[in-house]
Amino acid sequence: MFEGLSGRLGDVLEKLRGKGSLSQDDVNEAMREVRVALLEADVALPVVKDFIAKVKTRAVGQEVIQSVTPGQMVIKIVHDALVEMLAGQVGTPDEGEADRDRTAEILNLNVTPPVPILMVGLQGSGKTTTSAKIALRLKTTQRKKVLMASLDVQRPAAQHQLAVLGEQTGVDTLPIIMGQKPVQIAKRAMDEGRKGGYDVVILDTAGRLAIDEELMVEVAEVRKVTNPAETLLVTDAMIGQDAVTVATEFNDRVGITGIVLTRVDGDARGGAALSMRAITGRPIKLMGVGEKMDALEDFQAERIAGRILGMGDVVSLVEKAARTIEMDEAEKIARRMEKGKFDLEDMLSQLKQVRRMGDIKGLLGLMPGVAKMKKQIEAANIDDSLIKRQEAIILSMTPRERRHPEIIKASRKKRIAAGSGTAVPEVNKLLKQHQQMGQMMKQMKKMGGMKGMAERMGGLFGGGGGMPDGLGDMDPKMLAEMAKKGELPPELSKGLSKGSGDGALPPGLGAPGGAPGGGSPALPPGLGAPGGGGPGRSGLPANLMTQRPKGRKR
Ligand SMILES: Nc1nc2c(ncn2[C@@H]2O[C@H](COP(=O)(O)OP(=O)(O)OP(=O)(O)O)[C@@H](O)[C@H]2O)c(=O)[nH]1
Repeated sequence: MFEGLSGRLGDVLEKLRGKGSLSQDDVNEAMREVRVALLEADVALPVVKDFIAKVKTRAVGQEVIQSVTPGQMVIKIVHDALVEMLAGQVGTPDEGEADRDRTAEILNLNVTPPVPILMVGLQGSGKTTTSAKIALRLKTTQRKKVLMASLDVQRPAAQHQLAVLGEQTGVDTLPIIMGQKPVQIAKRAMDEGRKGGYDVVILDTAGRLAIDEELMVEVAEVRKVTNPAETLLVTDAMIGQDAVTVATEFNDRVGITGIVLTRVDGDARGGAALSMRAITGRPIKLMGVGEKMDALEDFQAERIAGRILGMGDVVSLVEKAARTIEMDEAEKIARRMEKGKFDLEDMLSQLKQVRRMGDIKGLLGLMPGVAKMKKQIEAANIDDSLIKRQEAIILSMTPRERRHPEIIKASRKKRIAAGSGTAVPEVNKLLKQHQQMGQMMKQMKKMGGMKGMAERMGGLFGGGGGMPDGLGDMDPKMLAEMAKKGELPPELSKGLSKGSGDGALPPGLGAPGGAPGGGSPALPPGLGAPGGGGPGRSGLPANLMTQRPKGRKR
């Protein structure tokens, strides 16, 4: 098995603990390990060299965020640079948009129909399957009328294969006329596309086991006569070091507009993606994640970056980094709380944290080995649209209103509702929640304040403010057991085991599950405690939970 980057960097960077910023020497040493990790993941050497040089400049002098170790800091820098490089112009979905259909942004369909899409690549890379997957997606999400044509005259079975996939997906395929050359088929497909009123024509070309002259000439010719809006290079994620030659040849000889990475469901480390992206400068647009027709996803740079660095690293990293931010935020609010303050600005900042959790949810969903935690996070029912509405309500208030909610009377409520596109009852509900939160905060203060708690939580989570490895796998029952045995800090156990629901967690640090019989701790709005089954007073999220856990009464 490959060793993850964090494992590699552990020893190297351990000695840097306590340092304020990363020096040239620290970075050089760390980058030697990064280099090996990238090479092991099959990233091509020239790409590795460029990447390292870029990251080195970025890392030297970087301040090491408090409560993150230098090792984590380096991984974060490397990870961010990898994601940036992999994502390129296609980018990643905006905050809270993980589920939005981005087909129209990913594929250029802005030419006079029928829009030609040319699929190229080596034999067996997944061209035919991907053609059908794309056709199905265009049909279902974009309501496009699609025609597929196989230009593979090398293997008669290939044309038949596409026809079968067409039937399966309900997408038309060009009737097969034996003896025609690829260019003739391509022209016929475009004619048929025009006559038949098709929006898109997908041209699936023949592949060879290795690149050869004949293949390149043939594909280049097809490209010339059809002038495709997209020429997609389909490559297997397992291609390894050949990625560079394949991508270079197809890009130089034919010209590609994007890359589709297939078999991402396999266990390849995915270094090929980085090589191809770097060498061609073309974006990786889509990825195949299985043999089924719907197993096609938008390219997710984070997922591939995670694999390149070694599975699991990024999960803990992102988690730790996010928690660090949340800790800082929580401490800031805690300081205000200590002065008896919790206004709507604070609530807004909590809502933002909850939305960040939503993003983490999406990211975690992609990582193997965190299945349990994924379930817990899913069970938390983070309802993005409701949180967004609540944010909109607060954002429609004047700064004075946010600081002094008590001045918000009827006419102001009407204005706020109109400004946020909501209704007065919703504004009322939010104000009530804010009040309840304030009360809960006061209770927490009695328990030693959030700052103290945040520190204790930091201790619990491995001293650095992050979750210790493995805690993500811990299920709510286990946490409850620990609470019973007194293995949790007193405040936390109290929140987990008592029925009163005293609220034990600082805002933004909602534990994934409350114990059976326990009340809902002070989770931020929108984050219900999925495991909590008891009659304890639910904090606030009642109206935000999209589904109530079984057996829980309103
Ligand atoms: N697991 C997995 N299998 C895939 C994926 N994409 C394609 N396949 C499988 O890979 C095999 C080859 O795919 P094809 O689509 O026939 O490949 P091709 O590039 O068209 O091959 P030629 O027509 O011979 O050039 C098929 O068994 C597909 O089901 C993927 O994303 N994941």
